[in-house]
Amino acid sequence: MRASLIQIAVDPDESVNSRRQRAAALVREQRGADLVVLPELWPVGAFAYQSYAEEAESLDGPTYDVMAKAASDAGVWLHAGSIVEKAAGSGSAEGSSTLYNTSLILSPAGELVSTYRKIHRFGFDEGEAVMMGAGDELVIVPLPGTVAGTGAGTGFTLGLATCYDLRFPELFRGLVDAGAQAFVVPAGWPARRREHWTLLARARAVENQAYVLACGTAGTHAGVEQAGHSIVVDPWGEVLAEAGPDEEVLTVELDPAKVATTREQFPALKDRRLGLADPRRDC
Ligand SMILES: O=C(O)CCC(=O)C(=O)O
Repeated sequence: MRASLIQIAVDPDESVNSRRQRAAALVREQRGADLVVLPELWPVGAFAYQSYAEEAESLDGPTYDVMAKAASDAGVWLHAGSIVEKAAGSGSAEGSSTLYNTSLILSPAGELVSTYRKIHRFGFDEGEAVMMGAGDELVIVPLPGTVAGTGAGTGFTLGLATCYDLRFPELFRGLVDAGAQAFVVPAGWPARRREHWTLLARARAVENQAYVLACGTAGTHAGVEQAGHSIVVDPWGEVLAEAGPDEEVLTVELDPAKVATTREQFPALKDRRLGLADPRRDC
């Protein structure tokens, strides 16, 4: 199974619409891949808080529109990264829970098959943490060819998370319990904490014996230099591919059987002591 991660640059000198067109062209170039991934909030910029309200869109808004065509032209499953979602039927006041950081998953026919609202909002007392609502649903997406629970077959069950979520291992355990074999983590991770990004991506892979496909942005927006360094880690914790700091497309071959093999040969997940500390209780 081939996956391409598009580490697009998000800079203030490019308009949101122009970036959408450029991202679509990059998706179209990935024909032949099974799965293509874009990063977190790439249309507006994860740290461009002042533009969130203006660029907020509905699930069938301009980003979906452009990405649906690109996915169907390329014939790929597309994790289109995340958008600032303006939830239908709600008001637009800043500070209310009407905006969400929402990932869009599209089929090769361009249909929106799944969405994920980021559960852990970043920013402490500002930005996303106060301007957006928090998601409260774990989301998995079985790709075609997945054989549930076995790891056999030619596809994966994806578990979805976004950026800051990477710091919360209980979310990933919950996704594993729901059947995830590969985590897809779009991000807008800052360069100054790049070591955490790499370390946490590998940790989530090792502890859950799952692939991690973590796709960040390049560039600098709202004064925050982005880390880039998108990374793909296998279920044993080996780094299969890692990008540099600039715009880049990372393409890797993944073996769905490796999840099952790793879990069988080193069955640590079976040794959990859930009665003592059940990570599924709270995430
Ligand atoms: O946890 C971090 O260091 C970065 C998180 C972040 O930038 C985000 O979630 O947007």
